[in-house]
Amino acid sequence: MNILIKDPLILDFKEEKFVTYRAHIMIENGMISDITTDLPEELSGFDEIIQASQLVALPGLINTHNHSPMSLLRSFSDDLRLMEWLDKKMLPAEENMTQEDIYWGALLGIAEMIKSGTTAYADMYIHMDQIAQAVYDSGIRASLTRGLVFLEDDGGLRLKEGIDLDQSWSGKGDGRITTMMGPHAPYTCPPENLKEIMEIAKELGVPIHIHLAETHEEVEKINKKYGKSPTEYLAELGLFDGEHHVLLAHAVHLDEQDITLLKNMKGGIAHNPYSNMKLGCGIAPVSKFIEQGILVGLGTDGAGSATSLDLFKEMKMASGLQKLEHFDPAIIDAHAILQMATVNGAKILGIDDQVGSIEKGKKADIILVNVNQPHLVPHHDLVSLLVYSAFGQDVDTTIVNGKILMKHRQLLTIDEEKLIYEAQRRAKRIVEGV
Ligand SMILES: CSC[C@H]1O[C@@H](n2cnc3c(O)ncnc32)[C@H](O)[C@@H]1O
Ligand SMILES: [Zn+2]
Repeated sequence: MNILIKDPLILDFKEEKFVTYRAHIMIENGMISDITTDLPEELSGFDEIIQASQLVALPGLINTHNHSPMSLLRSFSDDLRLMEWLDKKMLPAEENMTQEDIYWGALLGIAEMIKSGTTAYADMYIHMDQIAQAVYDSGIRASLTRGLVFLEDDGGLRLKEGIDLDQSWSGKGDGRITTMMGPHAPYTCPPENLKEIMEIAKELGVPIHIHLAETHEEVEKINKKYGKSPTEYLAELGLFDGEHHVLLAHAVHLDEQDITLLKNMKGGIAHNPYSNMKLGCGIAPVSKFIEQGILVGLGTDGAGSATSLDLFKEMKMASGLQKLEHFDPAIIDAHAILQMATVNGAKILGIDDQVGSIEKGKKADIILVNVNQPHLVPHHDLVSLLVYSAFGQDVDTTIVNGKILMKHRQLLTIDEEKLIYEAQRRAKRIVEGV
């Protein structure tokens, strides 16, 4: 499919800053084939021409941490502490989910992400074949992880599922699907299991996706059990030696010494500001990470805690939390925040050779935002406008791998009416009795 995005204002990350310029974007076979101010005389070679002079084109946003089927648990259980919320509400509800529920829950999350400008995301959950199928069907890009909890012996079954996920799905969907290995968290993974997973991840050549230091309770628990912080626990196993590509979700409770341990890590941190606020977890030391050269991307976490999967919302929360924490509005600027939601996310997912910026030769993962609306006028500074004033609903068109997944706010690969019907009826059954 050949697409011409005609005359958008392009906002792209070049040489450590976002720059704005007007040009036409040409897409051929999934890739950006040219970015030019000279329109070819013959336009009949394009299957689709998007008139974009009133739109801003930017790299698709990248959600570095999600549990997509938890969209079925949105608004089911609020205002609880993380462990109570997880143990008494989320886990019992997850026990009630069938494989079909997982498919529809993932599709619900994916539909919301596409509609709010996310083109790639990282997912950690169970029944990953169903999620992979939803990713495949919808056209979104994803890095998929079977979450691994070792609180009881399952004879290696879950671990095998994690490996099988890679063997069955890596590279599928024209390369849109990649995988990671997913030890859930320090408090659910003893050292011997973590070591085995690290070896397997190395053999498979895939990153490791793990929750870290989300709550005070976790820090206390690990300290009591191992006499060290959760970060030290993982560091001593060699996770941050630069040999393993690692995606750390949350990283809220790290002191100066812990932060130093991450300095040589490969990969980065998925910062989930609204989930951390909503569950009362704390404020991640994001500006300190950045100061130390540690890569930070943005995630939502599942909609069960995040309430929505809108990365425009997360950009505002990430910015606001740092400004508040440091009593300093200059501690982090809009450029750094947009960088987190785009190019940093691509690096953390290990797909920055393909996506994360609008460049000739890269995969066409592009969103078009309608900035001609009262709340987005005037246009003094487009980066500020997108980070501080825009929301997911302002995304007009979403393109992934050169395929249009949403056009003028209409989903093209997902039947939205059927999705809402399925999600409503399944969600109701899942939470019954929990
Ligand atoms: C075993 S699959 C992943 C597992 O993680 C649970 N989960 C969802 N949100 C969080 C969170 O904020 N911290 C820790 N674990 C979380 C989810 O319910 C799945 O069971
Ligand atoms: Zn999570």
